Amino acid sequence: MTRLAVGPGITLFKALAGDEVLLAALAVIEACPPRRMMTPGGKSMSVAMTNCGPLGWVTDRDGYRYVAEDPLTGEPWPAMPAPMALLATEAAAAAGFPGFAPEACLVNLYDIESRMGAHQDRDEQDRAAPIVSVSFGLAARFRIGGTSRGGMTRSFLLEHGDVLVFGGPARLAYHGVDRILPGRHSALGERRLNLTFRRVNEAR
Ligand SMILES: O=C(O)CCC(=O)C(=O)O
Ligand SMILES: [Fe+2]
Repeated sequence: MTRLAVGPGITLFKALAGDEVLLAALAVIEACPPRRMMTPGGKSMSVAMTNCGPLGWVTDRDGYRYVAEDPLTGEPWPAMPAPMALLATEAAAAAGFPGFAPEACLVNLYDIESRMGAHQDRDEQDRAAPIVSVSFGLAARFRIGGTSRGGMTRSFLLEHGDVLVFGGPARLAYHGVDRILPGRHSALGERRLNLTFRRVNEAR
């Protein structure tokens, strides 16, 4: 496993996540299928999303927020599988953020055409906790900049098994996915699966 310091508060662990986590994530998308949510402005997102854990991130005409129940079914989101939570906690600790206890895992399913525009993850109260992002399947060109829009950015590939942690000075860094690299993955086909683990409420 290679650990790369991408920038202040940004650490990339190459090929850290293994099959146990992938299988757990596949069970989550089976139980609660990803769907293309609507932005507050009324556009359909190109990434299909679902969640696991006590809270899940949603967007619709009423805005972005965390909710305990899937709006499609009224049921709680699937529980966060232990191997997923453990990986997130261990990666956060290895990146300098001990005690990370994720409350939400947003599951993003990309196809070849999907992208995610530059944004900040700012719907969480707890800004001391990092964001932990795990990628499987097709590679993505990921871009991350500073805490204001339009500054210098850097881009790199997120490949199968990669775990990216951003927090501290990078907690509110603008980031997004420029594009998915074409290909075919043995388990995911022409898709990319990304898991982002978040602490929503302040832990202490
Ligand atoms: O798919 C990715 O690598 C990034 C996902 C992301 O930024 C998000 O879900 O907020
Ligand atoms: Fe994000």
